[in-house]
Amino acid sequence: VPVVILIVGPATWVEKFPEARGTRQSPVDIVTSRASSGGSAPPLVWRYSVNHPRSVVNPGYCWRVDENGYDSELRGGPLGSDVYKLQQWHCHWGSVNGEGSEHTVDGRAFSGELHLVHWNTSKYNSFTEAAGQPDGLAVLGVLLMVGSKHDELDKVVRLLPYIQHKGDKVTFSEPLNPANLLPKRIAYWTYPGSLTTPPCTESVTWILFKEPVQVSAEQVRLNLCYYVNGKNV
Ligand SMILES: NS(=O)(=O)c1ccc(NC(=O)NCCO)cc1
Ligand SMILES: [Zn+2]
Repeated sequence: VPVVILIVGPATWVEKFPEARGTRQSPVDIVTSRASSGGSAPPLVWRYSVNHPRSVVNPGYCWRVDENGYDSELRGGPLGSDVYKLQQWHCHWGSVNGEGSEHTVDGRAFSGELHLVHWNTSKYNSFTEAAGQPDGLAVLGVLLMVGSKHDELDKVVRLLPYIQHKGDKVTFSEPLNPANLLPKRIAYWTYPGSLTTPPCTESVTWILFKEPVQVSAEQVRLNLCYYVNGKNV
């Protein structure tokens, strides 16, 4: 019986998205022994607005929270003198607990990974424009591990039952501070990379925090039952 191998994953992305063949593709495995210790980079500084309506969207993979253009700032660290603004944040989960993160650290995967996507407002006029530039985007990556319940993240997780199908969107105005999604210790690895999904554009300065953040097993399960490997189930 002829075996038909349907390749729909990253291996086929290069056909449609030539960027995926590039030299600064993400995600990567962080080999901690090869990371150079932080030079004299200035501190990374962020400020987010808390009391504004946000919408949780089901884009067909994972879930995404749109900041709807409200004000925010990310600057310093590897970002030079440019100021970046939070556009959206989203989560990547795996189908098997402990294998959901995109980045790995010394070959180890985590249960999930949160991405806070910012764009360079000092140089560009829109997210879409910035998304095509080598210094256009900065993404804060937060590794998620199973542990205690994450109260801030729960403000989104509890809404997932209402966006079970691709394109579903629910708006909420409960105050939420994206800064509360970040770990206590803000040590990070940084490298020039790309979007981790098509079009895989090489426009991302990655800033991956070293300290994982804990989410409860129930929160992972809720995410998994809605997004197994990015597919709603
Ligand atoms: N996972 S990731 O690298 O943070 C990422 C962020 C945004 C996108 N795409 C995106 O925002 N597209 C909207 C229009 O450009 C894809 C991947
Ligand atoms: Zn992502």
